[in-house]
Amino acid sequence: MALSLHACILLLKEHHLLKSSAVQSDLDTDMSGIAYDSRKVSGPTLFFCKGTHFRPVYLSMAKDNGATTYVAEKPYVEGNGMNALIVVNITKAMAILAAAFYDFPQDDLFVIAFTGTKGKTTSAYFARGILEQAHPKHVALFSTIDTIVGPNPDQRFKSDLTTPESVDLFRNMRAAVDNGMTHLVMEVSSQAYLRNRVFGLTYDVGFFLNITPDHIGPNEHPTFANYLHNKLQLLVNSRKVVINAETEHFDEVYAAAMTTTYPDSIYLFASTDFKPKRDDIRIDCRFESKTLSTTRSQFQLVPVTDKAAALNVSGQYNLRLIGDFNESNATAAIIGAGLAGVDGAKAIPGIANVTIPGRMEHIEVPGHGVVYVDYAHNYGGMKALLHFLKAEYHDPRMHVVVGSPGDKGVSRRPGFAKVLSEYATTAYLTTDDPGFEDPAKICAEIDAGIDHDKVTVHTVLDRREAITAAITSSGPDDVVIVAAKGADPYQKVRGVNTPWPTDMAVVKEVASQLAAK
Ligand SMILES: CC(=O)N[C@H]1[C@@H](OP(=O)(O)OP(=O)(O)OC[C@H]2O[C@@H](n3ccc(=O)[nH]c3=O)[C@H](O)[C@@H]2O)O[C@H](CO)[C@@H](O)[C@@H]1O[C@H](C)C(=O)N[C@@H](C)C(=O)N[C@H](CCC(=O)O)C(=O)O
Ligand SMILES: Nc1ncnc2c1ncn2[C@@H]1O[C@H](COP(=O)(O)OP(=O)(O)OP(=O)(O)O)[C@@H](O)[C@H]1O
Repeated sequence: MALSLHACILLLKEHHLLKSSAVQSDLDTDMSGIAYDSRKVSGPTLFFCKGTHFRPVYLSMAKDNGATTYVAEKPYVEGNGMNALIVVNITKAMAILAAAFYDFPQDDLFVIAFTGTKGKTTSAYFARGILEQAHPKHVALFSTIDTIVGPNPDQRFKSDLTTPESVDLFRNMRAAVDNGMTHLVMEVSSQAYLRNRVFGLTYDVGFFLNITPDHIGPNEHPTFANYLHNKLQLLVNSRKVVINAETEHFDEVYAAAMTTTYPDSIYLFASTDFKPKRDDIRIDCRFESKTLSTTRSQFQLVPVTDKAAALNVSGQYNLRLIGDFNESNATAAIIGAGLAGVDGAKAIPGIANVTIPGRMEHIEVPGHGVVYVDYAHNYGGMKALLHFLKAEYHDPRMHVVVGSPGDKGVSRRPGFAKVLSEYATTAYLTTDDPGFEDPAKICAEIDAGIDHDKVTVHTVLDRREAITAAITSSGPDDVVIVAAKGADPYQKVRGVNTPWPTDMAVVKEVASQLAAK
């Protein structure tokens, strides 16, 4: 891969991003590398000076490692002798140049993108499960958990971010294309739009699943309005759009889709008993729960409009991943697969066995009830989870082990307090990715909002001890919920990913200790 200095200048001008340039070399000079991290520069590279913690010394390091051109929002003396491209917006410039450097790999992929406060990962795994049934070993995945760029085990790795920085995103897309992938299912976070990681990218199908307040705080979105605004960007960057008609803020979501998408390319879905608040919209696809239990979920997908019927995805679907909310996630994924040309005959077996690490994993602990490990990590997700378990286990005593991360998502703390007060018998407040904050202080903030007349609260900072205490003191008909961390194999503490065996591994250890007694 390579990009010439001349091409960079033309692209930046075309997008009205170039403020000025200082050219030191021949315009036809090619750059064979692209990087925003000086530690990853090797040879003639296009280097981006970006980030809250960017330091000019990184540019010196990049230059020492061979970078020939830098892109920045202002000139740096450390870049003297290099070509300088000074731009209006560094992250937009990075996305535009990264797509060109990797030769627009999105043009060779059918790209399905999910946004929503909850259900992105789940819907993405469901969609990939179906597409893989139709196109085995040809479906890439960019999710919060895994990144899959090819069919071989070494082409699958853990993700750092839900949606990576543009340079990484387009590099992964290029790898996917070169590895023979024809489809890509990806999650798009609101941060991705806020930080222009997907600037200029158009999806074949874009999904809006739902929105509830989350990711609002100093390092994320300043306000809910900003969070919503960024999420809506996915709709105006998709050729076809699928919307959960039951989402909060439907009017704004639908209006965003209608701004740029022809109505025939907008699909709305909802459960059978949902009644839209307005007369001018028609639901295209309904789903009706048939069997919903703690072991299986079966639902019927019913196309209502002609355009939905044309997708050929009507039928009865089984899920291993339980939870009523997962029927909604599955419906989205099935419509997406239909829009990619896959019919129900492939979708039914494709989705049936999908499981996701850290989502609704559960085991029975004899004498101590059932223990769930789930990634529910804000008010909306936790409410959906506890509501489902309360109904399925007939109003059991529920003991919840939960913590809230440091440095981000501060709105989760009062959210947890509220949902625990609504559903929990006992809360074990504990450590979950405290970052640079004191976990005791985070727990105290959650505790402050809990109604102590309804919930018994224990603060047990050691997560292993918290899980052990919750399971040990739980009765045979109780439910223990170890929430919010899913299958994370680490605790983020002061900038270090400290190994953590995963919640389910600890639950199993405790279960075997109890069995041995
Ligand atoms: C707030 C945010 O999104 N920050 C991301 C962003 O940071 P940044 O641009 O400010 O960069 P920085 O960390 O200040 O570092 C400065 C720059 O110096 C460079 N550097 C650094 C050291 C060095 O020796 N040489 C060098 O060149 C770095 O590569 C970087 O480009 O770019 C970094 C990569 O360069 C990301 O790791 C970082 O994500 C942080 C860790 C993060 O936690 N982000 C979260 C909020 C996030 O994006 N989450 C969403 C999911 C939200 C949801 O669930 O909806 C996601 O998509 O994952
Ligand atoms: N449609 C939904 N509505 C409400 N809650 C949901 C829904 N789907 C999943 N959840 C809950 O949210 C948790 C996280 O689900 P998932 O990982 O699919 O969401 P996500 O959007 O990828 O989350 P994040 O962006 O925070 O990583 C699940 O473990 C479940 O408890």
